[in-house]
Amino acid sequence: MALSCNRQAGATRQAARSSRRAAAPRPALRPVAVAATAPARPAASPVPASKLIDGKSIADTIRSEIAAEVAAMKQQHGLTPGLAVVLVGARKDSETYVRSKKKACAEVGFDSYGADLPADATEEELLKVVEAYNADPRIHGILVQLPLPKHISEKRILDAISIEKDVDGFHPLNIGALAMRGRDPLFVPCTPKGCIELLERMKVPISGRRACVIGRSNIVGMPAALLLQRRDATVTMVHSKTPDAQRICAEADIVIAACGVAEMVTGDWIKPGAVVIDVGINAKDDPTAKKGYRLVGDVEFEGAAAKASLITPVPGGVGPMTIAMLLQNTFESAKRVAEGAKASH
Ligand SMILES: Nc1nc2c(c(=O)[nH]1)N[C@@H](CN(C=O)c1ccc(C(=O)N[C@@H](CCC(=O)O)C(=O)O)cc1)CN2
Repeated sequence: MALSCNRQAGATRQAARSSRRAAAPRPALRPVAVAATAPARPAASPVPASKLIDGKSIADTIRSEIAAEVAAMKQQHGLTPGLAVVLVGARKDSETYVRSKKKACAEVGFDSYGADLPADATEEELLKVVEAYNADPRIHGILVQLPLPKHISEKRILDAISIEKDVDGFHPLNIGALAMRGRDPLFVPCTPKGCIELLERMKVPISGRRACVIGRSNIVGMPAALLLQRRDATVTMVHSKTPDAQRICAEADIVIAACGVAEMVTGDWIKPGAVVIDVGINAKDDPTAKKGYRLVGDVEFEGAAAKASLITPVPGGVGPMTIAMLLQNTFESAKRVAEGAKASH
């Protein structure tokens, strides 16, 4: 096992990062083999820029805001936020995400800590790492990259993360609080939180609107529905067993697509003027692309964009927000510690 700490004293490299992106190997996440006869997306998309929700640029703005707050926190409290990122195995997509998270930490001035365990690491070994990070006061957030190898119980590992450091927001106590009126979780899962942040920064009204969430996963669909409900939307969740999901979706003002099926949501699912947030990331064979594939979402982009008033692209929509929200959660955690320490003096 390799344990490490990357200290990035002071310097913020936020500005330099905007145009650079980690060279992403072919993602192993939900790959789909789509017939090579499918038309390639034209070089210049016909979708007007005014319809696009530019998640990359919104995420960059949030990262700059966090970098400024970190600098102030260091000055006022002498405290540097610390995030521990745990990777088990060598999935190419997970390695890329973990690298991006550590790089993002450095750019906003966090310290990042890492544990890289081999794919055959035992559940007990992973639990020991989590417990060590739970007890380490330099660490304000712990993230275990998912998915885990099949022989490890995800439930057992996520339950072991201290709720005060659960910056992924996956602990049942955090999810439970999210589901209850009159309670607030310490952390909200990053991808659905990013979806809501996109809607709010684009000034999309949520209260009183009809929303449809496609997919019911613990990490996206279910918390996204809860977050919309907390903002007084009328929310319907549809999933693989929902008869007539398309008709239900076509009544929605806001659609969050997180079903994990490439380009399943076509223009027919979208009400004219609806706002469409696409959480999917799928590799689609494309012989005209340099890498032989391109990324597509769970939404068929051109068809849905023709109906939508606003839509997120893939890539460059929800994806970058996931990491921005992780930084935000980690900063909030460190701030709680700083303010708690002040209050106890
Ligand atoms: N512990 C966690 N594991 C996983 C999470 C999570 O939130 N916590 N989410 C996903 C993966 N993920 C972060 O871990 C993630 C996915 C996608 C992106 C992103 O920026 N995507 C880019 C495209 C990237 C590319 O070119 O390949 C985009 O959409 O523009 C960031 C983070 C599963 N595991």
